[in-house]
Amino acid sequence: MQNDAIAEEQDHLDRLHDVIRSQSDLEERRSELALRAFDGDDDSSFSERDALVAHHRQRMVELRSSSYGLLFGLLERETDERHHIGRIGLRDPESGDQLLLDWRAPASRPFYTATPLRPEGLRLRRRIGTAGRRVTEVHDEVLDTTMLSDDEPSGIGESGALLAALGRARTKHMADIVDTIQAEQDAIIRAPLPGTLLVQGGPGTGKTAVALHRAAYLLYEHRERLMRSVVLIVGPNSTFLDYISRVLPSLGETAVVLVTPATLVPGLDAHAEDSLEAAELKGRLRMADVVARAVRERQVPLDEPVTIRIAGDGPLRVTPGVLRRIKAGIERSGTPHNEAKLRFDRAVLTHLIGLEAKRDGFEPRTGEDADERRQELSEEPAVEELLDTMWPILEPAEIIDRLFTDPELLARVAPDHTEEERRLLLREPATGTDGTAATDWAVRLTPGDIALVDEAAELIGEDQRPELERQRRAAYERRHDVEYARSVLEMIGDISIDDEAQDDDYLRSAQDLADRQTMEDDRSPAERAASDRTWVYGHVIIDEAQELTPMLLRAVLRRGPNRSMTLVGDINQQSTSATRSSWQELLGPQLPRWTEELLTVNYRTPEQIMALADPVRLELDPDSPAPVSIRRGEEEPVQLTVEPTALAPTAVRAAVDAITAHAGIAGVIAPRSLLAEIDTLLADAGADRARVWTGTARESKGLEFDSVVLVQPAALGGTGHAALSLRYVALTRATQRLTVVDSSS
Ligand SMILES: Nc1ncnc2c1ncn2[C@@H]1O[C@H](COP(=O)(O)OP(=O)(O)OP(=O)(O)O)[C@@H](O)[C@H]1O
Repeated sequence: MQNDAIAEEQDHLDRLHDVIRSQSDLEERRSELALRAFDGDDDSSFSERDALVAHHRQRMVELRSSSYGLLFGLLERETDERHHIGRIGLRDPESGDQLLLDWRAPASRPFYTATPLRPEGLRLRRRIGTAGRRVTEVHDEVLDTTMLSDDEPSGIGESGALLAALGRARTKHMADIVDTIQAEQDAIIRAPLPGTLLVQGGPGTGKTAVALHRAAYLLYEHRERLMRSVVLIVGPNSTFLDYISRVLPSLGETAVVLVTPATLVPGLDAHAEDSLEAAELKGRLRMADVVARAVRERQVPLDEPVTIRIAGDGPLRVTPGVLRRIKAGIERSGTPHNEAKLRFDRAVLTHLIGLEAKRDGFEPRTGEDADERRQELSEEPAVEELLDTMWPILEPAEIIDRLFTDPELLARVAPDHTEEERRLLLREPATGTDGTAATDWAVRLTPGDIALVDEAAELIGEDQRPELERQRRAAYERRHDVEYARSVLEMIGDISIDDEAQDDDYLRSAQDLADRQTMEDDRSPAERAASDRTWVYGHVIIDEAQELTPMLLRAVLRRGPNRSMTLVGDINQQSTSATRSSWQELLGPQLPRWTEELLTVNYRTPEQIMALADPVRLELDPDSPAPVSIRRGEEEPVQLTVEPTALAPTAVRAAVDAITAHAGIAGVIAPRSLLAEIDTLLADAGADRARVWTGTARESKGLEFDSVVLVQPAALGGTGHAALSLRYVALTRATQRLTVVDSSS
């Protein structure tokens, strides 16, 4: 019977792979054809072409990346219909019959949610296990209510497929869970797009998995909209992004931008580190005022009148009052600093024209005459210097760097901070190798600076002059081209260019051409979004949301003004030094409304290891619900106490033993001060570094390992609540076994 079912599913899987192969070749050809079809004189727009090419390419990627674990389920409905469920949807190219239902389609939902008590129209649910292209097992569940009593277990929570998935050895990349999504997770994944959803869950409850599958689901369900507007995913650090990076393509999605707090602003990647205290101070909302003052400080820094001399003419005296009035006018208009540069310059130049007129006893110039004079004056070195000092073009990251390297500036713009706070915020200006001050502020930026850079960028805006200059040139060249075309056509004499309409047509097509060139941006929406700080995303997902500082939340909210967001996190795993003990305290001041969902089952950590972590949870928050481990491990945690000098050698031995005796990967989580020694000893022992990860508790956030070696749990960093929380994180990273190595003193 089982063998018949396996053979039957094998036939189906073979058929699916044939279809995938031919379909993906077809999509590739279609995308090439679409590219070529619009190459010629076709008047369809480029954006139409881009959309078509992107559509075919996306489908091709989807088809090619779905072949692993393509088929995993079958639903037999009471209506006698049978539907296979898999990673993507597929139809028979000839008959049009549905061969495979996408796991995200509404019709697939009962696969995850039907129970014997609520069978949702199902008669049978079959789980299909595969290895590569081979069907290895099938498991049928009969969902016929008439055959079951009331106390029959409901749900599919503890099915063999789930336990097999959880017991599998881990790799350095997270795997998707499309075949074993649980009902409580499914409800979150398929929640509606609008509004803010907050998912609280203890360690290992699948928050990250759910967040990523939700991204894939939303892109499926709202494809049109989100393929254009893109989904933003914010993760805690680059190791984490690397860990999850393969989940999305394997789900077939590419319209996603992944960032960390360090890379939120396009073009920047902050590598320097802040102390916990400095990070906390930088994260507070009052920094927004400090940044605003730091920007305003650069506008009209003038206390005394300034005298300008232009060769050959008498002096002109510009007073601070006049410049401040111009500044006040700009402030009232709300125009960002760099964008207001042209306006400021023009107002000052007009004032200078007035001063000249007064000095020379003439009427002030007006109209084109004034334009010409403004242009001349702006090229005078003395005037240029005045304009550049009074209203310099600003660079957001440079403003923030100066803020933390210039004590006097910081004292002026952060008067409400205490002296101690300012001391914590300041950093040494880095020096170059030759002892001179390094001018490259980029190397000094910390992740905590980036939200402040974003704040500054918002106030500063773009320097519009290069774009205006480009447009001016383009308009000139176009006029020149039209003139040239006109003279050529007149010379040939076979077209009457006196005909106004034709001239208009020519101009219109020249205009079209220019417009087309600007539209000829063949980057995908995700690539465009990734390079545009002001991009408005269709949906924003934040993982480890408990780590958001208020300033970071403010920067992220700018990217999702429609508040279509999913935040996942665990308030007990918050390791910032400013503990905000509830989501309300953390989000409330900036985000007034959200719907909260709770995840309760720990899919990662075996019961015995959770028992070791539980006292830490109780210390963190006795009222927080304990996540329930779904399984018991085969091994009890091991606790070793050694001399301080033996910490690193003992940890290395435990890690090497773990990867020798067991499949999968080991993680050594240790205080930063021990990591160099541990890495050296691992190298000496010839350990396979692809299978041993080392790092601090903070760096281990969101990651998991088959075996964890935890060194000195009381010294993992931070103080008070943050230290406890880091210990809780570290204790809950293992999927199979845990060794704790502590020192006797
Ligand atoms: N339904 C499921 N089927 C199979 N595996 C699952 C399921 N749900 C979660 N897992 C697995 O459990 C592990 C933990 O999931 P995940 O990392 O998403 O949890 P988390 O809540 O983000 O954890 P933490 O907050 O501790 O970092 C992962 O290996 C994930 O693949």
